Amino acid sequence: MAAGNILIVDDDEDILTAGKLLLKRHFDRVVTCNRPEHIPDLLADRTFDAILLDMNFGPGESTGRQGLAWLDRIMTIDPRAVVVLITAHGGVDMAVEAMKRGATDFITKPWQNEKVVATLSAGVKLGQSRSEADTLKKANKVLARTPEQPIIFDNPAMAGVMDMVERAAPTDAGVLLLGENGTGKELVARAIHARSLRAGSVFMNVDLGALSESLFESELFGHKKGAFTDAREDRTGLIEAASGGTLFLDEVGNLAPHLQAKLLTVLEQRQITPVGATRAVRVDVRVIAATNLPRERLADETVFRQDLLFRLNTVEIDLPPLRDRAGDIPLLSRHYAGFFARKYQRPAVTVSAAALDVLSAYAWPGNVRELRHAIERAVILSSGDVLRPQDFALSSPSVTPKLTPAGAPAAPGGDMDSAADGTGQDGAGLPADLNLGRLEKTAIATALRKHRYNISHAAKDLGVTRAALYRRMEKYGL
Ligand SMILES: Nc1ncnc2c1ncn2[C@@H]1O[C@H](COP(=O)(O)OP(=O)(O)OP(=O)(O)O)[C@@H](O)[C@H]1O
Repeated sequence: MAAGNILIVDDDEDILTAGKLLLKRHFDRVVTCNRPEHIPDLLADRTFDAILLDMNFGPGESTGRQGLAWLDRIMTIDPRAVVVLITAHGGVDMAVEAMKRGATDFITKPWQNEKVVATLSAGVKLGQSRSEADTLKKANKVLARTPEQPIIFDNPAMAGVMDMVERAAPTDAGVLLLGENGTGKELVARAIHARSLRAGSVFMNVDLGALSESLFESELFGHKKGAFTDAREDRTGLIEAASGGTLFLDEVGNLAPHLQAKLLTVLEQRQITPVGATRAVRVDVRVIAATNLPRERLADETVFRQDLLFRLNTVEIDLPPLRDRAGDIPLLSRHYAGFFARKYQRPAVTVSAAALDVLSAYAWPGNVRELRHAIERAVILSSGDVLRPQDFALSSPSVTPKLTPAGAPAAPGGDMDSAADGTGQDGAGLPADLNLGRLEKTAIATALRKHRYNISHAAKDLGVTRAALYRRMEKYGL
């Protein structure tokens, strides 16, 4: 029996009964409908692999016009639909017209059983390949085509990390990446994908920390048109779009407990049901998850479901914070000085030994991301071809920035113009500089330092999503 979901639409009950008896022996599921007005509802409920549609409805009708009109309606609802028309009055002209309007094939009554089965089998295959192509197209749209970035390291713990990456990559095992913000978890996840058997397929990055609870299901599982007020068309979910490739679940530790349960069900059953759909869709994804939660917090059942943890962490890789691998700082600094010099079309830029000492002594609460930003800023602002200590405005990361009485943060690290009295405030305790752009930059820089570059916490404090914070950090070069 072939996998396939067939709909037969005809007002002749005898045809429906005969068709159902015949096709049931060949396909998974056969649904019959004697009133074409029900077609839109049936299509809203489920997807059919092929539709067998009569051309004439009602006594005495033989023009075929009704069939063509219903064909148009079906193609508007689902342009991928496979429609095979049936008519007792089939002429070549009608067949040509129907094919022009999107019909896949044409059979005449009285039909020959073998011909109906063969035509529908070919139709089902066509429908399935159209649907795969569509999933792929959607997946490719969300796929950010970024070339692989080098992972710079010298530290033995990082060498251990890379060894695990090489070993785990070619297997389909779930990988859990642990580490503070900015330690390189996403970079490592991409490296695993690039070395895996799925390298030619999509790497889908899903930031669970940026997904609101209300969007969780529709974003991850997709939805059918009409499932809720804003669902104006069918939408493929991120998990389905990742099928065949790697699904990177970032900030998995931030998921609320009931959403953890939903994620677990998907990972166990390897299928998702889009919101408003009646049929589950099988998905084939390799899951790599990441979190900045420390191991002890993850082991706490009240914070994270242990059954979900065991699904995710077949291989667990711990990325050390940059302060524990200070030996990597000179390498990373030189790498990024060269990278940004090229990006900003500057002659070769080197980092002086004194600057490397200062950079190596700093604690880098935002880890490699913060170091990368510091180098970028220094390359942009310095005029010479050697970066010196004064090109880096590093404050002690243990100092929590003071807030002004008005709630506006004081300028951090000397990278902002401050008012003449050095406090950044006027006599009335109000910030002297009211430029909105600069205030926003200052607030973001302050929040990042206050939360030691924990993006989720800083975003929460600032009242914006993680994605919005990343955009602004990019904008202000923070
Ligand atoms: N070893 C490394 N070599 C080169 N660049 C690195 C390295 N580690 C991290 N980076 C760079 O640092 C930045 C932050 O890395 P990444 O986004 O992978 O961190 P993360 O741990 O996923 O952060 P978050 O938890 O905030 O999502 C990126 O620009 C990345 O390219």
